[in-house]
Amino acid sequence: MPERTYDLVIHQGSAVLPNTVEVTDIAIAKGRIVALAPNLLPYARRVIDATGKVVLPGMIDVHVHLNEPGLDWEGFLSGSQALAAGGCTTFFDMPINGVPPTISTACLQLKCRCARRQTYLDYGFWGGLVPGNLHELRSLADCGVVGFKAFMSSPGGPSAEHGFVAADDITLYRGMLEIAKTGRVLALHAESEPWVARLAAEFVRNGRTGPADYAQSRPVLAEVEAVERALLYAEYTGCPLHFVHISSAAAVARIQEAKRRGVDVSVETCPHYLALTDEDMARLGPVAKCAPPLRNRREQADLWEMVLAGRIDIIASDHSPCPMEMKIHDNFFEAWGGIAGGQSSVAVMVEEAHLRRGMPLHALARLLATNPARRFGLFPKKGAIQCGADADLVILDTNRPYVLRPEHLFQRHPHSPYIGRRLRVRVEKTLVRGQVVYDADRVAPFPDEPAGQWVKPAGSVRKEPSFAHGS
Ligand SMILES: NC(=O)NC(NC(N)=O)C(=O)[O-]
Ligand SMILES: [Zn+2]
Ligand SMILES: [Zn+2]
Repeated sequence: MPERTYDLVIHQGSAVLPNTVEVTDIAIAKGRIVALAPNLLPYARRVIDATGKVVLPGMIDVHVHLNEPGLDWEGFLSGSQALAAGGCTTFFDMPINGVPPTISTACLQLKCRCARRQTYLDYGFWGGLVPGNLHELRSLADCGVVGFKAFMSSPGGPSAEHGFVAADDITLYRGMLEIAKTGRVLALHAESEPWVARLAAEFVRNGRTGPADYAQSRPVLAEVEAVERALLYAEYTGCPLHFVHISSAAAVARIQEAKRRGVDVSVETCPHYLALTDEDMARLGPVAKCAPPLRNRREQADLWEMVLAGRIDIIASDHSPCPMEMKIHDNFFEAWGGIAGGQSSVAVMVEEAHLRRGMPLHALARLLATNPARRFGLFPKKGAIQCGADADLVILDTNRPYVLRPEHLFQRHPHSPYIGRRLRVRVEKTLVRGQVVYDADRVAPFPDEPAGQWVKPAGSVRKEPSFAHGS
């Protein structure tokens, strides 16, 4: 064996590098990428042949709800298996829907105990900002939460009785002042509570409880109003902001203007706003219910323009699962609001953005991996295929079309709005720090022992040019 040897070589895949796609060998040693060059096979202890396949940096999904401890709605084991099978290599678990929610260091400790040795992927945790927990924020930051999450509209769900309710304006403002001191980011569910609560109450009172009524009860205006209010507070407090699951181009435009004013803000949207519309929600029913709701074709086209123009920073799944029965309601307002599509983000986005709309793969990789890593302090350790980075990779086969079926899903409750969808992008293998954590072609697709690690932001989140001054 020559003196220079690699633990593993991913051979001859189309590797999606930071600014280009190149057919090359990827050499891995001790969990990290150590060489990108042709003809590295002679130095390999093990080889994965990726000829004809695409090799992306693994998705860093910054927005998932695995709902542990306390609920059987998902869990770290099934949730991380589903995300691994979907080409994700790191995820951030949201503070809401678990019982108790992550609004104190004691709750964070419980969360960590659940995740340890149960999680196939690397993971981070969001802390929560809620009325009455401002005194917890500093210690949560010191414990290594990636940032904080607050709702401007009522989140509902089981966490409400454990303190996770919407942040009123004063809580939001004072919370931003505290969070600004920690150097972390505040992520916001931006919908105006006065608007959505009043319209929902009116529609339900008038017996208007179908999918279209639900969509009309959460108009784009409710999102834009909340975004503008939060941006105003961010300008006053200097708190870095991240808007989660933005559904409208109008909101993106406001965020873009704020970036140009120097506000440190990033914006996320989800595959479901780009691949599905309100017509799909009417056809599929509550399995496609989320908040903000799926929008109409015009709104979706405008949002795509924002994505393709580089105005969106991050794509995240907002995987928000629940037992099947919570998605079966005649009254749309009573069904659980959350789409459980975490296993389909990479396949849907490569299909829709790259194969259908021609978005370069390296630009898409920025949305799925590089920008999340940069925004939350994991770059350059994670987020790109480059020497020195963790070998967090996903190998895609784009030549074996299939129709997604429930039996393909590894999440605990196999409902998803993508079931029945024809896809050309299949996740073949997912690697975390050079270890195969998912292999589609093996009878047992996951290794015996989950070995995911808790990842914490390196210091505080720096103000990245691409987030602060418009990109
Ligand atoms: N409690 C939730 O999981 N809510 C989530 N559900 C959605 N988006 O429909 C969210 O992110 O707001
Ligand atoms: Zn939300
Ligand atoms: Zn969410």
